[in-house]
Amino acid sequence: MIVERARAKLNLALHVRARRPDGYHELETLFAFVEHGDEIRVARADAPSFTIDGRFCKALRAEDDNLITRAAAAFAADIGGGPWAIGLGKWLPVASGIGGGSADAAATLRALAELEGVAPDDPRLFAIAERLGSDVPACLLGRTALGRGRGEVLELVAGAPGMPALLVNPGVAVSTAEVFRRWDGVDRGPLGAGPLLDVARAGRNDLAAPAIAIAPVIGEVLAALEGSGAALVRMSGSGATCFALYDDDAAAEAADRRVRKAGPGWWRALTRLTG
Ligand SMILES: C[C@@](CO)(OP(=O)(O)O)[C@H](O)COP(=O)(O)OP(=O)(O)OC[C@H]1O[C@@H](n2ccc(N)nc2=O)[C@H](O)[C@@H]1O
Ligand SMILES: Nc1ncnc2c1ncn2[C@@H]1O[C@H](COP(=O)(O)OP(=O)(O)O)[C@@H](O)[C@H]1O
Repeated sequence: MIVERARAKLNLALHVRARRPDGYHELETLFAFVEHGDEIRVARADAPSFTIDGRFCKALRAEDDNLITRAAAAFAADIGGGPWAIGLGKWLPVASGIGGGSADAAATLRALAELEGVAPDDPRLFAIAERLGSDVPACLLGRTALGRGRGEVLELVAGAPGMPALLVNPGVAVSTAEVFRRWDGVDRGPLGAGPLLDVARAGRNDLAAPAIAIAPVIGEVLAALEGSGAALVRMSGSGATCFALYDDDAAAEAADRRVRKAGPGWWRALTRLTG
């Protein structure tokens, strides 16, 4: 049995530059990852199976088209192997801007590569990831990186490993496609250059305004985090999850207590950035 962590993805900044003829948008984004995530378990089996458990499993049981089973089918077709028994521990909220499905698909590809003796940097894995979704290549790489294109053109940058991070989701699922559809079409310029946190602080998330128009509670989450002494507060991706980064554990723990009071029903995860 191979067990692989599907780490949550954050967009420390997300600049939308233009609409593309293919229906996607040209992005400049800073991808970072945290220790907390879903769990993927794979093992050889006589027949294929897929099981889901964990706090957010119910949101997916109804979904027959899971990014995990699509990743496994693509691996079998392009590389070979199987059948496999695959299990998902679903601990990240679904459709929430932190790459839950994308991270699961990427972790499935990594786990199957290890099980089947395929090198983790085999280019066929990235080719499959690109077909599965815009964020899957970044999640497969799993390192702090600048993303361009749809999000699949990646350039490694120095991260801030160990930095405390508080993730908060108010319990509303937001459609990525709908948020992009509502983007106002205004190119507010590129990301700056320099150290990660400086670039992130000087940056923005251009999807925040359209996401807040769809789910105003996102604004309440941001307000609760903004008063918490954070080094950076922002919505991640197309939302609804927001995050705050802290210079020390005491500030992060105090913020967690403050947010618990502001939104007793909100999902929270106190974790750390990885490299
Ligand atoms: C917004 C971001 C930021 O990292 O993340 P999430 O909010 O999903 O976490 C990503 O760009 C989401 O990537 P991903 O979730 O893989 O999107 P996909 O499945 O490829 O596309 C879902 C839909 O989002 C829109 N989309 C996605 C990416 C992009 N660069 N432009 C777009 O317009 C398209 O309408 C597309 O049909
Ligand atoms: N294993 C999975 N975990 C989460 N979402 C999944 C999964 N498989 C398919 N999906 C679908 O993919 C979308 C979320 O994928 P993702 O790109 O990770 O978005 P987000 O970053 O908003 O979670 C949702 O529409 C969800 O229904």
